[in-house]
Amino acid sequence: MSATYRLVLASGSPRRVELLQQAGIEPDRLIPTDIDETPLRAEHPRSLAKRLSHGKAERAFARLKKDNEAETSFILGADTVVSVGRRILPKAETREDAANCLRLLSGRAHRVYTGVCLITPSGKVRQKVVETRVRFKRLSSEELNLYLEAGEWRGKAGGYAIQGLAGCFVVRLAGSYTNVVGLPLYETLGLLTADGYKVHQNWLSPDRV
Ligand SMILES: Cc1cn([C@H]2C[C@H](O)[C@@H](COP(=O)(O)OP(=O)(O)OP(=O)(O)O)O2)c(=O)[nH]c1=O
Repeated sequence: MSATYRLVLASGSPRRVELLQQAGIEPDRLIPTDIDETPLRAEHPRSLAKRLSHGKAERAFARLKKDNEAETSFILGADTVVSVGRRILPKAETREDAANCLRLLSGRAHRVYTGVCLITPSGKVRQKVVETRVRFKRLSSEELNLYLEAGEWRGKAGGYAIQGLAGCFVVRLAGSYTNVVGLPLYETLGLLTADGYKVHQNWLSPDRV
């Protein structure tokens, strides 16, 4: 079935592309979106991740409709939100943002939610929000300053990237690791498979890992 269907990722995130590639899936098209990611008043982080992943997929769907490609595409949108309690941490754009996030995360547990939204070729919307709990060690001021200097926090929810140096801060993780990086593979493949996309078609290609 999926031979005639395309997979469109409503994202500009290289991490999400790499995660799909890790699962043997090469997106046919990337449509980065620029939706407003500001949380609503008192919005729960889980609801925010759900709303934004839907918004990203919808935006890409509208674009594909214009190009007459919506009926041949599976569209995936995702959004990752980091929270401490109900407090939603920003996507760090400045060193100060990142410093504030990391001071909050130091020595504590936090939650990472990724919302995944799939729009099928027939226009059905399927959604999931996956939660991972992560505990960081207490960060010394030297560690914090070096991490900030290294710059890996830029554009990352909560001001860190677990797939990089911040992997050294993780004392405990409960749940999906790929969810923290930006796309929970088990659940995403579950959504795709349930709707008939053949996710395993490239697993035997000779140049894997
Ligand atoms: C917590 C964490 C987040 N991140 C990244 C994943 C996301 O790219 C980013 C969260 O921002 P998002 O708004 O989810 O995604 P994005 O703006 O980067 O990409 P797009 O909207 O185009 O899909 O933070 C990591 O790479 N590693 C981590 O450990």
